[in-house]
Parts: sequence; C-alpha cells; structure tokens
Amino acid sequence: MDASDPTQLSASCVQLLGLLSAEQLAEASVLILFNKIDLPCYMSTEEMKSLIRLPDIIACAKQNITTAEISAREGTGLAGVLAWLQATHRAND
Ligand SMILES: Nc1nc2c(ncn2[C@@H]2O[C@H](COP(=O)(O)OP(=O)(O)OP(=O)(O)O)[C@@H](O)[C@H]2O)c(=O)[nH]1
Repeated sequence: MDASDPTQLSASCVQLLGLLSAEQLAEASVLILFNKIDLPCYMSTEEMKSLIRLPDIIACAKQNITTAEISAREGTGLAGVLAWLQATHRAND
C-alpha cells in the first residue's frame, strides 16, 4: 500500500480483500507493506489502517497477516521484511 497517497487506499483495500478471499491463497502468509513512508502525507499510516478497518480484516482473515511500514527508496524497514521472509520460509519447510 502506498503510505504517501491515501487516495489509492480504497483501491488497495479492494485488491487486498480479493487476494485474501482467493481459495488458492487461503494457506498463505501475508505481509502488508505500507511503502513510501519517507514521503510527507496528510494522513498517518495508523489513520489509514483504521480507515480501511485493517484490524477487522486481520481478525476475520484465514491467513496469518503481518503489517510493516517501509521505504523501499531509503531502505527503512527492509531488514524486518527480510526477517519475515526468512521466518516464513523456515516455517513452511
Ligand atoms: N519516495 C519513495 N518513492 C518510492 C518508494 N518506492 C517506490 N518509489 C517510487 O515510486 C515510483 C513508482 O514505483 P512503484 O510504486 O513501484 O510503482 P507503482 O506502484 O506502479 O506506481 P505508483 O502507484 O504510482 O506508486 C517510482 O518512481 C519509485 O522509485 C519509496 O519507498 N519512497
């Protein structure tokens, strides 16, 4: 999700709900990234999460869902993404 552009939030939410309801992805581990946190935004990521009712989505989803806030440009939060990938890969071995 683009953390710098709340106007894309509803489209991202619809895409997310589509992915989470796909039969083939019922067993998947899901990492939701709020990218571009280096850019200024009039809404905080906490406000965006609340607006799309992300806590409810996570509570109702079959999947194990993690969220992270990152800047792909500046590298912020990418160590956590790598750690999540490694842990998830290990758990699926
Ligand atoms: N400032 C900043 N720019 C980024 C970041 N990640 C990607 N971009 C830039 O955003 C532009 C679009 O890249 P993406 O977000 O990968 O592509 P996209 O999702 O198809 O495009 P948008 O929806 O317009 O963002 C490129 O110029 C990237 O360099 C980030 O964390 N911070």
